[in-house]
Amino acid sequence: MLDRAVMTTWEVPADTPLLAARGLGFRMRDQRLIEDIDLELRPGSRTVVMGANGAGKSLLLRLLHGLITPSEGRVEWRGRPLGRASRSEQAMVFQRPVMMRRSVGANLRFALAARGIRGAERARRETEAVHAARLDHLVKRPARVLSGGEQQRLAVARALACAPDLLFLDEPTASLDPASTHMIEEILRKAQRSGVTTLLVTHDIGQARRMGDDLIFLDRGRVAEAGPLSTILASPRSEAARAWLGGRLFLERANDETPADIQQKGSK
Ligand SMILES: Nc1ncnc2c1ncn2[C@@H]1O[C@H](COP(=O)(O)OP(=O)(O)OP(=O)(O)O)[C@@H](O)[C@H]1O
Repeated sequence: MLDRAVMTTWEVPADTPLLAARGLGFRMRDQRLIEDIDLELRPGSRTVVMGANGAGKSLLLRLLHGLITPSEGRVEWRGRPLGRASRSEQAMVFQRPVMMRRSVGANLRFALAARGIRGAERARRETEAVHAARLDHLVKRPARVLSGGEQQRLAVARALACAPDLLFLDEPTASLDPASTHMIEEILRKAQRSGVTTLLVTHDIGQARRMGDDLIFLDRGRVAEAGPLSTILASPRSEAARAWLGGRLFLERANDETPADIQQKGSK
C-alpha cells in the first residue's frame, strides 16, 4: 500500500514543463482572438514572443498569467491547472508601468507584503531592488513622478523582488531610450542567469537575440512557428514570419544608416 504522505504529496515528474498551454483559445463575441495554442515553457528557459501588431501577443500573456479566462483549452502550472496560488509564483511587467500613488520604497514594500514577505526579509529585498533599479537616490520620491524609464526599472525590480519562478514581460522597453533599455536588460539578464524563466514580448529583433533562446511567432492569434530563435530569425518557414521579419530587418538596416548615407543614396 502507498504511504499516506506519498499519496497526498503532488509529485511532479522531472520533465514536467513549468508552464503549458493546451489547446488554448480566447473568443470575444464572435471573434476568435487566440486559437488552438499549445506551448510548453521549461524551467529556466528564455522565450520571446513576436508577431505583427494585433497578432495576440498581449492577450496570450494575459491568458498564460491567468488574468483572463480562456474560452477553450487550459493553462497548466507545473502540470496542474493554473490557480490563484500558483499565480503568486509568477510576475508580469507591462509596457506601461503600473505604479501606486506612493513612494518608490512604499511601492516595493506593498508588493512584498502582498506576497506575505515582511520584517527584515522585506527590508532586505527592498534595499536590493532599489539598488538593482539604480534608484537609491529616489527611494522616497513618489513613484508616479519618476520618468518613464525610472518607473519601468522600478516595475522590473519590483517584480523580481517577489522572486517569481516565471516573469512575463510585455514590451517592457518599448518606449524607453537605449540607456534605460540597456539597464533593464542588465537586470533581466541577471535574473535569467539566476534561473528565472522569462517570456518576453518584443518587436525589437536585437533585444530578442540578446534576451531569448526560443521564439514563438504569432499570426492572427495562432502560432505560425516556434523553435530556436536563431534558426527562425535566420530562415523563417512561415509566410507570416518571413514577411514580418523582412519588414523589420529592412527597417533596422535603414535605421543603421547615417543621414550622410541616405543623402548619398538620394543623390545617385
Ligand atoms: N478586450 C478586448 N475586446 C475586443 N478585442 C480585443 C480585446 N483585447 C484585445 N482585442 C483584440 O485582440 C487582438 C489582439 O490584441 P493584442 O493586444 O493581444 O495584440 P498584440 O499582438 O499584443 O498587438 P501590439 O503589438 O499592437 O501590442 C487585436 O485585434 C485586439 O483588437
